[in-house]
Order: sequence, then structure tokens, then C-alpha cells
Amino acid sequence: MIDRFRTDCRYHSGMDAPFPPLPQDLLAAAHRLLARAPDCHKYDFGRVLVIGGSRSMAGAPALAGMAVLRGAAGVVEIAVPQAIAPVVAGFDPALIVHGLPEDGGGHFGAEALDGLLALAQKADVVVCGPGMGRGPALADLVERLWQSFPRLLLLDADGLNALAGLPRERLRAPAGSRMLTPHAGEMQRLLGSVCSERAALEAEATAYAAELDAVLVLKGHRTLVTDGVRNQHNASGGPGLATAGTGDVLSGLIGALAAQGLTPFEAARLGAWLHGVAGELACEALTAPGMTAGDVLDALPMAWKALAE
Ligand SMILES: NC(=O)C1=CN([C@@H]2O[C@H](COP(=O)(O)OP(=O)(O)OC[C@H]3O[C@@H](n4cnc5c(N)ncnc54)[C@H](OP(=O)(O)O)[C@@H]3O)[C@@H](O)[C@H]2O)[C@@H](O)CC1
Ligand SMILES: Nc1ncnc2c1ncn2[C@@H]1O[C@H](COP(=O)(O)OP(=O)(O)O)[C@@H](O)[C@H]1O
Ligand SMILES: [Mg+2]
Repeated sequence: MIDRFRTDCRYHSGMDAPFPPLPQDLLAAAHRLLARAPDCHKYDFGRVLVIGGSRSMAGAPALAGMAVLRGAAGVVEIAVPQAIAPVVAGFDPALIVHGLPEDGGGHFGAEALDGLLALAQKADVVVCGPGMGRGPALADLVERLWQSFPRLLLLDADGLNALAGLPRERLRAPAGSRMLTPHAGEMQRLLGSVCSERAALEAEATAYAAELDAVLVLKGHRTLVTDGVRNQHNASGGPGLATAGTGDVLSGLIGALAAQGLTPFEAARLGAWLHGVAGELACEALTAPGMTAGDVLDALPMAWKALAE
């Protein structure tokens, strides 16, 4: 699978400056991740817990979990409703998967909450939301994580949908760093308003990030990363990424980079850049119509290689 990127992609066929360059201020952080001590072990590279999945969406947490590993964190654990745990574990033998109690609709049930919070205790980063659906216990889960998890909590997809239903005054005192990774539709749900013009949406997203004291990644063509003060657009990637599951890959990847010690703002920017480069590599080898999120995962090692060179 990986070989086809090595042989087909334009990066390895000698074209000049094939990718938009990584912003200079990220180079030192990126190279710290590439340089591994000979006596290192997996726990040097952080532990990420992915919380997600529901009866019809086993793939989303699996993609996020695989992106944690391709993003070079040492260990990933994935917590899903129990009925889909064997399916998620079947994606790759390196995944550690926990099945938690579910409700009648195939979402996490209220009885899952204590178990999920206990699993979070040993994680450096929690990624919550991919494929989680819209069950009745999920707003409570997201509120409790928001208020109690002392390190980075990254909310994506249905984690964001749950957040959108919470009164903002209950989000004022998070216990740790917070990151949100909405696409434009999810961003509008968070804002509770329709905003179809991209520049106006970016301005509202920036103000929202400032209000919540969070890093926000507004995905799409030229993804915006903002912490409410600093605004940076990502230059890599392209329309081949407009396919199901690529956002799940991004959330796991950013979680992995943060678990290795990058600041949330650095992790979001480097993650968006690597994800975009992997998307360009997959597109070059397979075409935009032909590529899938799994191909973006498979191209991530070559994106790391692009960074190393
Ligand atoms: N294999 C799996 O398990 C997978 C599971 N997945 C899981 O599916 C769940 C639903 O997530 P979702 O993002 O697909 O749908 P949803 O939250 O309803 O938002 C879509 C609505 O928003 C709007 N919209 C506006 N701008 C937009 C934009 N830039 N990008 C996208 N949409 C945009 C758009 O409206 P439109 O613009 O078309 O009018 C549309 O109506 C979630 O749990 C996710 O993790 C996926 O990850 C795939 C793989
Ligand atoms: N036209 C595009 N150009 C560049 N990147 C894109 C484009 N369309 C989608 N993407 C990227 O693909 C990913 C899609 O995420 P998301 O909408 O959450 O998908 P999913 O929920 O199916 O995983 C984001 O990283 C987004 O920036
Ligand atoms: Mg998504």
C-alpha cells in the first residue's frame, strides 16, 4: 500500500517544491518529533484516548485511532459502545479497544460515563466525538469532560454537536486546554446561526475561540487555526480531502502531536499541514475521485518523510 506513494507521487519524482512549505516557526517543533533517542520507549510519545463510535459508525473512531498511531503517539486507546468494539478492534491489531455500556440506540449510555472518565485519567489527550452520534447521554459526557479533564480535550464531530447544546456559561471554567475542530456546518451549529460567507464565519469562529479560550480549527479549503488572537491558514491539501472520514483522521493526528508535547496551537497547525500533504500525496497517486480517508492514513508516513527532507 505505502509503496505506491513512494513510486507514484510527484514528491518522489523530482518536481521542485512540491508542497506548500511548513511555516518557519513550526520547523523546530516538527524536527523535535522526528529526532528519537535510541533508548526511547512508547510511553515517551504520549497516550491518546479516542471516545466515539455508535452502532452505524464504527469507522470514524477507528480512523481517528489509526491516525493517532500514524501521528506517532506511543499508545492509543479507543472507547466505543460495546456492540461495535470487536469491529473497531478488527481494523488493526495495534489498537486497544474498550467497549462501554450503550443505550438502546447504539450510543454510549449514561452508565458509560464513569468508565469513560476513568479511562481519560491516564490519557495525555482525549479526542471525543468521531462517529459518536446524538444519544441522550452525550451532552452530559461532554460537559463532564470539559469541566474535569485536566489536559487537552479535543472535540470533533458529535462532540461538537453535544457542546453546541450546552449553555455557554457552563463552559467558562475548563479544567485544561480545549480544542474544537469543526467543519463549516458544525461551526454554524456551535454559533447557533447561519453564516454562509467564509470570511464572516472565520471572524465569528475567532471570537468564539476567544470566548471559550480554546484553539479552534475551522476546516475546509485553507483551514483556519485560531486561538482567538493568532490566526493562521493552512496551505496544504486540496479537494481530494472532500471524502468521508478525512476529518476523523485529522482529529486523531492533531491529538497525537499534542500528546508528544506540542502546544495545542502548534499541534493543530502541524497536524493540518501533515494531513494536507498526505492528502496531496494520495491525490497524486490515486486521483481526487479515487482516494479515500484510508488512503490519507496510508500516505501519512510519506508526509512525515516530506517533513524530514
Ligand atoms: N465511517 C464513519 O463512521 C464516518 C462517520 N462520520 C461521522 O458522521 C457523523 C456526521 O458528520 P458529518 O460531518 O458527516 O455530518 P453533519 O454533522 O450532519 O454535518 C453535515 C452538514 O453540515 C453542512 N456543512 C456545511 N459546511 C460543511 C462542510 N464544509 N463539510 C461538511 N458539511 C458541511 C452540510 O450542509 P450542506 O452544506 O450540504 O447544506 C451537511 O448537511 C459524525 O459523527 C462523523 O464523525 C464521518 O466522519 C464520516 C465517516
Ligand atoms: N476542498 C477542500 N480543500 C481542502 N481540504 C478539504 C476540502 N474539503 C475537505 N477538506 C478537508 O477534509 C477534512 C474533512 O473533515 P470533515 O468534514 O470533518 O469530514 P468527516 O467528518 O467525513 O471525517 C478536513 O480536514 C477538511 O479541511
Ligand atoms: Mg467530521
